[in-house]
Amino acid sequence: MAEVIDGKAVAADVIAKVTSASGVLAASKNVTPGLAVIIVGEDPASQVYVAAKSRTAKECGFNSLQHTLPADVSEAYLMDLIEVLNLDPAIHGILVQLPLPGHIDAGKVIQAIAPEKDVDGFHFVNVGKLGTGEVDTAFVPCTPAGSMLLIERVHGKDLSGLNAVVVGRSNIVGKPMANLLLAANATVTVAHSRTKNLPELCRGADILVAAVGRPEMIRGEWVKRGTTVIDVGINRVAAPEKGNGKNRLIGDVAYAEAADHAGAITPVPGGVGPMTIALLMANTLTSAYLASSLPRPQF
Ligand SMILES: NC(=O)C1=CN([C@@H]2O[C@H](COP(=O)(O)OP(=O)(O)OC[C@H]3O[C@@H](n4cnc5c(N)ncnc54)[C@H](OP(=O)(O)O)[C@@H]3O)[C@@H](O)[C@H]2O)C=CC1
Ligand SMILES: Nc1nc(=O)c2c([nH]1)NC[C@@H]1CN(c3ccc(C(=O)N[C@@H](CCC(=O)O)C(=O)O)cc3)C=[N+]21
Repeated sequence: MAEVIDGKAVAADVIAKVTSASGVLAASKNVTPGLAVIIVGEDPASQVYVAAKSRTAKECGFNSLQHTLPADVSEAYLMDLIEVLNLDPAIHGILVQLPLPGHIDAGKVIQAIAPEKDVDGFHFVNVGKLGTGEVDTAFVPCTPAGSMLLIERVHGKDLSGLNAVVVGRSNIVGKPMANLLLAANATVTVAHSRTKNLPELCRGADILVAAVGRPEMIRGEWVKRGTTVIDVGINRVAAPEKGNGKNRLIGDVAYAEAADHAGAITPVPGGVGPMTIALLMANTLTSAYLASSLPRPQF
């Protein structure tokens, strides 16, 4: 049976380090990290994440500001708000919760965020730095960065000689994940909806990252013995056994089957999800350190 990678515990370690470094910043520079989260509309799942982000930010000793805008807010209003936050020295991190409603150009909004406050790591400047291997000066997207810390717990920082397969090629998970694995010397394959023979491809992986958004798509037989499985998927499915109208979260990996084969595996919930929030705090702290002319903290 696989070792279960406890994302909640690793996230708690990161949050403890962030909290202590945030105390140092307050004592030495009288600066409190400020995180602004913008949420448009009332999607219940987004509300849960955003609430968790605010709660954790407060736990870290940050100022957490939430801007909740109506679903029909104009793109121009959102752009103006970002400009105000870009210019506000008390704000070190700006996060616009995705997805945005269809009438708003999400790409345009993301590129309006000042790169040095782009704690999601979605701005072209940060994407470009990651893509060219300038990982040490970039903001790296929180979910892949958190997944890397979990992989590091199993394999260490150097993945030389290991085959990594990433299933999914989105800009927020799959592509940055592939770049981070490559930067750590893994041999990386990125699979997607047009990939042929996906089960066979996955069986070649020493590290298998699933970021697809399809509940339990990756089966036990796709997992070689001893593989490290990182399940990024968060799928809300009906759970009538818990009562009428109740939901539960499942990943993109058929957990019980895969755990039979894997060497180590992340659960859902309690795996990558908590790491995403922890790395958002780490990125916000980093931004506040850099704004205060202090060296970048390491996690
Ligand atoms: N734990 C966390 O903190 C986070 C979790 N998530 C979760 O991760 C998952 C992925 O998110 P995200 O990257 O945003 O999703 P996207 O929908 O943007 O991307 C999904 C990717 O999966 C690929 N794909 C879809 N169907 C198949 C298939 N049958 N076979 C192979 N590949 C397929 C798509 O391929 P193609 O490009 O060809 O269409 C695409 O590249 C979701 O469950 C999401 O909820 C996301 C962010 C954070
Ligand atoms: N600009 C932007 N940045 C994001 O980082 C971003 C986003 N938009 N939009 C949505 C996705 C999704 N996401 C998650 C964060 C935490 C959990 C998380 O904490 N999950 C818990 C469970 C939470 C629950 O019970 O619902 C867990 O897996 O254990 C999940 C998913 C961040 N995202």
